[in-house]
Amino acid sequence: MVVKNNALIVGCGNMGAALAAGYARAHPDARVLAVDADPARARALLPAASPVAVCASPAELAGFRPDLVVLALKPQLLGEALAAYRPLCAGALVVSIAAGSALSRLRELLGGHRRLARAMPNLAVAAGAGMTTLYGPGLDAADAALCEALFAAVGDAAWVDDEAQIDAATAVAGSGPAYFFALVEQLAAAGAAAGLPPALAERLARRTCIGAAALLAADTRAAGALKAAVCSPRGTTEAGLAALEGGGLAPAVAAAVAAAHRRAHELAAA
Ligand SMILES: NC(=O)C1=CN([C@@H]2O[C@H](COP(=O)(O)OP(=O)(O)OC[C@H]3O[C@@H](n4cnc5c(N)ncnc54)[C@H](OP(=O)(O)O)[C@@H]3O)[C@@H](O)[C@H]2O)C=CC1
Ligand SMILES: O=C(O)[C@@H]1CCC=N1
Repeated sequence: MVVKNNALIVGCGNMGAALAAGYARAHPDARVLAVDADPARARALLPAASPVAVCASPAELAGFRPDLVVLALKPQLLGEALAAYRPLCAGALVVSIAAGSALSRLRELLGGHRRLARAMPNLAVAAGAGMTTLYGPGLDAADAALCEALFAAVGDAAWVDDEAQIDAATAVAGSGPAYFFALVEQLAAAGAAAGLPPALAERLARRTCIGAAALLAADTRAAGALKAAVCSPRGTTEAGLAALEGGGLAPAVAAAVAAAHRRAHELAAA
């Protein structure tokens, strides 16, 4: 028997489009459909040659029986939107990537559906370099494998067995790319302030961070050891790091993660 694992992506925005495209690439035999409030914008987010088809509402999906449903709507919309998807979810593994929304609430909104998992990926799935944390208590081996395959197609994935850790992972890895982009912005601005032409400062900041990320991917040493490898004794990097770390880097990062974590809890009630 050929297992096709047809998939439905609900909400084909930044995340839904990246997941739909990645899943379709990895499962060329599967039918992958997406529903989005704005199908034209959703199609524009998909790669030009992607086989993913986009509809405007679940009413257009009569007869489609997905094996996998990915909920990629804003958390605030789940309450009003999910009832319309109950029949489509009936025979499927349902995976929600919505920040904050607890499994118990999703189960209630889906009329007691049992085959449910939460996942917290990040925007790097769009470049095939995502990091996803998964939580799916009680999934059988086939459902766990399907869930993992969805995210392994667009990066790395790790399971947790405590749902609270999904909210912590949201604050670190889900939001994390934005913290990194903020650092690139600041490095570019500081470079311009130090006398570089702004376009060159931007290019230096961007390429330096891309290069540092490539080193993290290629070199198994801890980040601290890589940091030490850049520092010449009593050189420029030591001076720069002393100012960065003495100037509040650790408390700023801790505050960012704590604020995002708190917000995930607030979204649970949305
Ligand atoms: N962005 C990120 O980096 C990450 C996001 N997430 C989670 O992923 C989810 C989606 O986020 P993101 O992709 O950024 O959001 P987007 O707003 O880009 O995508 C959501 C899409 O769903 C559409 N939509 C709204 N209502 C419906 C409906 N009833 N049926 C079908 N589609 C609908 C929206 O249309 P419209 O805009 O017109 O309302 C929009 O195109 C969120 O729950 C978020 O918490 C998780 C990890 C990382
Ligand atoms: O900002 C958000 O709420 C979502 C979840 C993680 C990244 N983006």
